[in-house]
Amino acid sequence: MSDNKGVRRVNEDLARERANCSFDVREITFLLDGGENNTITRKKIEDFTLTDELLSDKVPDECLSPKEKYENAVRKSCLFGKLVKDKLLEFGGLETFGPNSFVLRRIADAFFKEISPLLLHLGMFVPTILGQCTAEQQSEWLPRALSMQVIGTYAQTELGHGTFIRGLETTATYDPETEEFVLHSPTLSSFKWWAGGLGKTVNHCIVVAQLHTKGQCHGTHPFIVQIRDLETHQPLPGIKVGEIGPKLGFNTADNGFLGFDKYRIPRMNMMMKNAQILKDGTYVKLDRHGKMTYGTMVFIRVMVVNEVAFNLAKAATIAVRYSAVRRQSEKKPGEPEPQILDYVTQQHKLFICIATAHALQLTSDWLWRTFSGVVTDIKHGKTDSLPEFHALSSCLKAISTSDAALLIEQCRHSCGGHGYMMSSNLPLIYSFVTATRTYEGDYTVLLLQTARFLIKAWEQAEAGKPLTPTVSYLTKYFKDGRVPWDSTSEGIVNAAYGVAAGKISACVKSIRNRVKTGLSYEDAWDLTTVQLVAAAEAHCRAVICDVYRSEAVRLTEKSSPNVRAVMRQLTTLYLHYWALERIGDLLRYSAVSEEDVVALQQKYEELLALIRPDAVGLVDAFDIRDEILNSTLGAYDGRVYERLMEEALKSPLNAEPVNRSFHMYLKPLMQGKL
Ligand SMILES: CCCCCCCCCC/C=C\CCCCC/C=C/C(=O)SCCNC(=O)CCNC(=O)[C@H](O)C(C)(C)COP(=O)(O)OP(=O)(O)OC[C@H]1O[C@@H](n2cnc3c(N)ncnc32)[C@H](O)[C@@H]1OP(=O)(O)O
Ligand SMILES: Cc1cc2nc3c(=O)[nH]c(=O)nc-3n(C[C@H](O)[C@H](O)[C@H](O)COP(=O)(O)OP(=O)(O)OC[C@H]3O[C@@H](n4cnc5c(N)ncnc54)[C@H](O)[C@@H]3O)c2cc1C
Repeated sequence: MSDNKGVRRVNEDLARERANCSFDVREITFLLDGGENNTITRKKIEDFTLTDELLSDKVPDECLSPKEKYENAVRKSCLFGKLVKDKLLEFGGLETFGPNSFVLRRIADAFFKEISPLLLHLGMFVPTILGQCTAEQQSEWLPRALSMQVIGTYAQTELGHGTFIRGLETTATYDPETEEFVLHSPTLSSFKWWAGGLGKTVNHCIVVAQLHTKGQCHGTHPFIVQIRDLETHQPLPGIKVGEIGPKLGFNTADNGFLGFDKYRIPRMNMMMKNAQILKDGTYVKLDRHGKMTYGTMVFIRVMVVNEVAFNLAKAATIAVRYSAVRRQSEKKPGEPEPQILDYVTQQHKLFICIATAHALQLTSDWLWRTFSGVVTDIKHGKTDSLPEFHALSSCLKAISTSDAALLIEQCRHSCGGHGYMMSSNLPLIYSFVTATRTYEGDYTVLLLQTARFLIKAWEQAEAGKPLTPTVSYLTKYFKDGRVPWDSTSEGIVNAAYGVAAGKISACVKSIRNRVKTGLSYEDAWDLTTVQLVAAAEAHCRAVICDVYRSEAVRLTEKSSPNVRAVMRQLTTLYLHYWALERIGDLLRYSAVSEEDVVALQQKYEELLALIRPDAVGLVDAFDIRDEILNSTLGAYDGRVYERLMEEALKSPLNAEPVNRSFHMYLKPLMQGKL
């Protein structure tokens, strides 16, 4: 399915793999895209966006200096931004920030090997305007933001605080005399730090600050703040802004710092959907739930699950195609060198990546639908579903990002030395995804948010009160005792819920025992956090296993038998993989026996063998174009060695036969003249 412009010879091994694939690749592509029509739309958008003229880079990005890299990223962002502005909105208007934003995001990878300096503009500035502004404010800011007249970012984190939002120090003090807010950074640690695009690119940003009025602090609220002149781009008086320096990844995102010296903004620049300041300084709270200003973070956590699923699909595509092309060692003396994909250990490294990409993609689609329901509820003034959704999106964000980062690194390992080349694109995919584990809520911190909800749910179950859907299993597993073992897929999912319930129960006991010794609840909680994180992880794994299994069954109801078979093999592989990974938990909380464990392992190895002939077809079905994959190892035609050499020759060090350092340093050293 991938586009192979200028039809070139396809590597023979890859061609054979494709010929032997048991199913129609397009059928799985349609499933993953959510239907044939979505695939057609996506391909149309990709066809008119991904033109050579827009994408060509004479020198590989990684060979540029930091400044040149940034400038190139801005150039491409403007081309990309213009495309979005002029054409792509035709494909769905504001809906572009719903499902179609995934297509936009996918295409963006062809423009930026790293990150667009405008990512935060589309990814957080615009969504925060949509989520936090009144209708009147939206009509002022949205058209300007969508037409890129104002370019913005989201500046919440400070040098001193990221996780603990209530600890932010930037102040916004209302002055009724002038009807303005005075923004101030009272300490070094109060400087905003990290916002993408802030360093050099944006002229506006959303600033989260402690709101003070009439001598009282009302906690953190978002404000829209102009920081640079629209004509000269100079920082405005009272603003200190700059870039934070090189990072593990995200190096074209010009993450920035920002400080305010009694900087004034109009009253109406407070985003007033959830709270208002009247002209006389009276504070009016409209948010009955209390955490509605955290809405953008929840939205991004939902988006991130899809984001990492896609990035894992990219890494799996690269590693599986490469493993079909690469031949190494010998299985039996004198035999030809096998494709490395024929090593069972290689299959063990890679097939779980394909299955996890499916699991996360289907879970992300389900999460998006659940989120849409919550948003509709909120529009009708109902916030009851928010605590459960916060708990769900927090743990799914934590586990999906962590799993994806580990598995992407595994894909890199599976490509040996060549996986270490920047031109393989695996290092950049990893550096991007590993950041997702931290930003928008650190892994541990978010799992502890879920744990809070789980402990409360347990207490509700104890009290015989009804439970919300994602924790309703607690009623079933409430009583002590081991969960019966059954090695069917449904049985493994039930056992996963049983493990989660067992772990939550153990946490409740630990906390209560500690409280009985005289500790405060907070101290007892703190001492139990290692178990609480493990319990939240177990809960989340059970949810992913459940959703993946049931969604895969639902989606393939009308599929051809071969597609249904391979999809079932993948879900079963995923469930067996996690049962084996968490075998200690199963031995503790379920009735699994030693013979069952042997059977699980045997079945897992059988599944590797069954999936092997379809592995290339399965990654082809992700249908990720070469321009988006950006990889010497993973291109559709499998011309791995040719591409590695072509890219090597582009290195600036190869532009001249002898580098001047020879005459300056090496020769004097060789001649004892240094
Ligand atoms: C170019 C192409 C464009 C294509 C289009 C766009 C595509 C977009 C794709 C996007 C993908 C990637 C891009 C992303 C780039 C992002 C870069 C990064 C940005 C950032 O990182 S922004 C900063 C994010 N910061 C955080 O996430 C901080 C984490 N901390 C917190 O969330 C909170 O402080 C906390 C939850 C840890 C604690 O909060 P606190 O106020 O102290 O509360 P508690 O006392 O702990 O709890 C009180 C009760 O409130 C409940 N609660 C907390 N949060 C929420 C919430 N969000 N919703 C509902 N309820 C919440 C909590 O559970 C407690 O309840 P309880 O008392 O237990 O009942
Ligand atoms: C690439 C990147 C881009 C970013 N972009 C933006 C942006 O555009 N805008 C923005 O506002 N921010 C941005 N951030 C900041 C990001 O949101 C924060 O870094 C993140 O929320 C984590 O907060 P922190 O850095 O304060 O970590 P800390 O909270 O200091 O975490 C350090 C360690 O302490 C632990 N810890 C902290 N609190 C607790 C607790 N209560 N219980 C147990 N353990 C705890 C954590 O688990 C972690 O191990 C970005 C970050 C990165 C890496």
